[in-house]
Amino acid sequence: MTSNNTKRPTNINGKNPRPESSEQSNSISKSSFNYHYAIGRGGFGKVWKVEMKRTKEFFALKEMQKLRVISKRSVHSVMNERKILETLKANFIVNMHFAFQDRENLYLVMDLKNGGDLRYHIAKNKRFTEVQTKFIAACIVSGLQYVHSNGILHRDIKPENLVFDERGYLHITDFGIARVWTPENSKDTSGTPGYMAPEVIFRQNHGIAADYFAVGVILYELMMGRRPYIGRDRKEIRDQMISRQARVSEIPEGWTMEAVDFINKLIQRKSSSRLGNKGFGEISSHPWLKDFPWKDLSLGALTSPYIPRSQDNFDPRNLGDWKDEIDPTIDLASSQNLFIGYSYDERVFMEVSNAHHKKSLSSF
Ligand SMILES: Nc1ncnc2c1ncn2[C@@H]1O[C@H](COP(=O)(O)OP(=O)(O)OP(=O)(O)O)[C@@H](O)[C@H]1O
Repeated sequence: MTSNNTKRPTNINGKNPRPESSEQSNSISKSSFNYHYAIGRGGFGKVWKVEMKRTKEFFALKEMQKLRVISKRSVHSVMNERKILETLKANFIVNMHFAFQDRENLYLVMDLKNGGDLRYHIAKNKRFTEVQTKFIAACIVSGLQYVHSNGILHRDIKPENLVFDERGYLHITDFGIARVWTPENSKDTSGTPGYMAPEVIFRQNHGIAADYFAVGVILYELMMGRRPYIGRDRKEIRDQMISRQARVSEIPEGWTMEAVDFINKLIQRKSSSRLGNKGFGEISSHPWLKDFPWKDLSLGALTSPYIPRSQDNFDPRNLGDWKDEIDPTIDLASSQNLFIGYSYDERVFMEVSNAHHKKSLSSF
């Protein structure tokens, strides 16, 4: 590990979240890494487990094909993710270490979370116990508290974007449609049907309560084995939302009324009466979570009641390739200037990471 005495931030596993200073240069490229195997599949490319040759540290490398990014009109979204990740640094989110590009691809080098995403674990287990669900909820809301306290809305909280580390702590990833929150700019309808809050679906102004709605849907799913509003597409889900307020009506064995109340309050259709609308304080003082050991959680001192098995980071979904066609009219050579600014900048990263990490720890 590092040989100088400068104090660097550590993550909940006590590891340095950045690679060695000897690697600090603009020369980071694909050849700086040994590729192991694909651990995830995104809309523009795969996410790989890689090892930095020089330091032997493991990372997750998110590879995004430029042609695919342009084809899906997502240049803004990938630049946005890179920019936002550069400003965030905390325990319960997946931190970015480097960003670089070559002619064909954009790359994000991120913390490696080895335990698989929550979607994979829901498919495997169908339902979770209340104790497991409470720990999962605490990790997600801790991550969200940090993200929101930096003025950012995630806007795509869903099981695919929550990844376990090997100790069973959950981390938020995929900031592709995250936004700096302002009352005016929050009218677009980005998100994933099923997890999108009604105010997002109906193109109304939205704030942090939209992220907490998604948390409610996830907790409902962990408890009941299905989502509160189910439909084949956005329209069907929207129609259901118009016709009824979903609630947990039957309580599975071993669950408490406090848990049911917590979930019911998160999935409130009306954002002004939704739990979390006034911030994290409302969440942490609800009877279900009021005695939760937040400090120990932030220090990584708790044993998670759900620990992924070592093979859980191998998901056969990652083997397949994309079925959609890339627009053949796109000329990559003349599009290259779309990606100006997508490069690794050590100075910016250092300043941001230190300031933000200190802030995140002191807020727990
Ligand atoms: N840091 C990480 N460690 C481990 N696995 C990860 C990490 N980041 C992403 N993954 C895995 O890769 C998958 C795809 O990553 P991500 O959601 O960031 O891609 P995306 O292109 O933004 O996806 P989408 O098409 O859903 O927008 C995730 O669902 C998760 O399984």
